Amino acid sequence: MIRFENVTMVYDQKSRLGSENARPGLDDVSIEIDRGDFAFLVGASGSGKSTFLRLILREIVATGGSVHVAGQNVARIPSWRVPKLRRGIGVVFQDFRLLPQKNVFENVAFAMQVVGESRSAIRDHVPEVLKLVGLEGKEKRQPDELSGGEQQRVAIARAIANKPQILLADEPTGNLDPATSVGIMNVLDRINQNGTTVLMATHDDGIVNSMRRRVVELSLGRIMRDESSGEYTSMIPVINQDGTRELRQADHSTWQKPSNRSQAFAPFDTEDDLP
Ligand SMILES: Nc1ncnc2c1ncn2[C@@H]1O[C@H](COP(=O)(O)OP(=O)(O)OP(=O)(O)O)[C@@H](O)[C@H]1O
Repeated sequence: MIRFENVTMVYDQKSRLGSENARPGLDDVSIEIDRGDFAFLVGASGSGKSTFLRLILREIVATGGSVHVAGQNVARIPSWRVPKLRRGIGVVFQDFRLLPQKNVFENVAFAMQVVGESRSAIRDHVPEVLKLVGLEGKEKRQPDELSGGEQQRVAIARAIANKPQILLADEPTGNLDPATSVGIMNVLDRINQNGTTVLMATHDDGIVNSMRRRVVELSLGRIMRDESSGEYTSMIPVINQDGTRELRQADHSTWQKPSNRSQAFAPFDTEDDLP
């Protein structure tokens, strides 16, 4: 469904080699996310998560390699057909981005209106989508009459109103408390079970660890880890003395202090911090 082949994204190609801006946002990334997958994209701030999502939406075009979405090389899609690509991809953000003057029903209906759906299709489908996200009975509320979790449910309903094959979620629980976040994850899980491929960028370790889904970890624009049923941090990145990097299982019962040939750089700073 989503395939990256040796994808590199250098934002400022003119900046001189070695300068901060010359570091690619993504660096030679190859990965495939299958139809129906649910995958978390994790990594420190600046590791490339948003760059990854923006490439899928063709908000930016890779400076190297190729990005394929539903079998299409997105760089080859003519600009007049990019809206069609995006119609097949729902997007949810941390800050909800609802239309404040429109009520819950209208916010979701609007997504269908802009792609030319008929009034009757909207009248039939919007209540179904609101039911799926758990917002029955709240159709007439304005966004400022909803809790944060409810606003995010509206945003999810809007994102899936046109039945996209892919749902991208960029820190969807970032503004929500843990209990509310669990409700949002249940909604995303339900959507995934209905066949939608879900890719979610997050810093929320509690959520990642409780879901036990695929975890793709980025560091400095590279894939450091790809586990089919992972945790937020089950591996410790280690730099060997010769400069090579490797990941070691963070099994605290068997974890050994790094040998004198290598040195752990995260998450433990000193020997005193070792488990
Ligand atoms: N528009 C841009 N122009 C120049 N550099 C950019 C731009 N967007 C991102 N970058 C750089 O690309 C790298 C990856 O950034 P990106 O926003 O993808 O990281 P992220 O993992 O999403 O971070 P966060 O968790 O803070 O959202 C960073 O070094 C960032 O400074």
